[in-house]
Amino acid sequence: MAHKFPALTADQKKELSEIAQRIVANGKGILAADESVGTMGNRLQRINVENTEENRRQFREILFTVDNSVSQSIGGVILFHETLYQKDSQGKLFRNILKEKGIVVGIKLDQGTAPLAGTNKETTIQGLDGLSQRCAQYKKDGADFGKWRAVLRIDNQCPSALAIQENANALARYASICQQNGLVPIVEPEVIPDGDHDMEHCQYVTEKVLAAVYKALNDHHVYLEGTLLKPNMVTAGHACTKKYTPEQVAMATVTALHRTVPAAVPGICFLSGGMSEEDATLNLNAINLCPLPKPWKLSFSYGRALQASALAAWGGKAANKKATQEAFMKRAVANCQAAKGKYTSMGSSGAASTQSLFTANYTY
Ligand SMILES: O=P(O)(O)OC[C@@]1(O)O[C@H](CO)[C@@H](O)[C@@H]1O
Repeated sequence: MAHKFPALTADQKKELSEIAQRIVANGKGILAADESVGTMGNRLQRINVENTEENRRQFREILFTVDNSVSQSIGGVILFHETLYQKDSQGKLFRNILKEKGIVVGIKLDQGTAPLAGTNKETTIQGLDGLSQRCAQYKKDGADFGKWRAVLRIDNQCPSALAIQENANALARYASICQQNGLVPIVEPEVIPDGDHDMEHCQYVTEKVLAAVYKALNDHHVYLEGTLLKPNMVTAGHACTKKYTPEQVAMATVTALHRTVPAAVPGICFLSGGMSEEDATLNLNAINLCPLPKPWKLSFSYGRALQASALAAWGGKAANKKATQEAFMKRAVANCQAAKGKYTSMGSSGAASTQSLFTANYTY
């Protein structure tokens, strides 16, 4: 039965589904360079670089001015507000540099967590007030997709039914507002890896969270073909003593997705969640080789797992530009291969790529 009050016109739907498909075409994924000022401060602290606007700009200039061939691996880049309006040293807006490479520009839209009183330190996400106006402005300023990250944690009584419900509803409301303004919403319900739970428990929780998210998206009349999902992979908690192979992670992850994510969703771009660069690539490769039906593109939207060795190579020094770009390009190409199930590990490729990037209680 046709809906009496359609949320979107046929032209709006066409635009949204074309943007979503472009981002994940041919093994492409997303560079999540949308760290807030505080999160970027943590990254810079690890390499002893001061967290100034100019240092953040310089690192991002190096990433975005990498060789044009990066557009074979990276279909979209998520920016933080500050970065959307920053320029390279020649005075050219970053967003124009990316667009000229054929890369779709995205923007982080959520505004951080707020506590849910009466729960075991659970949170919801802020940023719905005024969101429509912000989306309209960002669309004018060149963004074609948005991102909203909700945080769910596994612990005693967590995630609670309230946290699951509240975050699913906020994600759906955000997604609806994005689509009304021509932005493809990246829907990110992250079950964070803090804790000592096993992989099976993570799978159970991930299924409950995703089922609630897709019910809410349907309730809010969100056009699934014009969305992308950014979930966690199903892994054991960081403090779990039992270890799992990439094939086990892949089977648990694809099983959870297969049970909960409609086939209309064009792409699922995983977050890296503190995995080492190499683990994030190996797991993505195994996911694409998993012998279960996979009706969606299975790709990446990595922050830490695309930038850790680049940051280490940079060290805050302009003279290290070439090495930084090489390190970034290496991970971009590796993850693109993994998104096609064609990655073969080169063995040890520098300490930074195998180092865990996990930070306890990581929120922003
Ligand atoms: O887990 P990762 O791959 O490092 O980052 C995933 C992510 O959603 O979380 C960060 C914090 O919001 C963002 O910068 C990024 O987009």
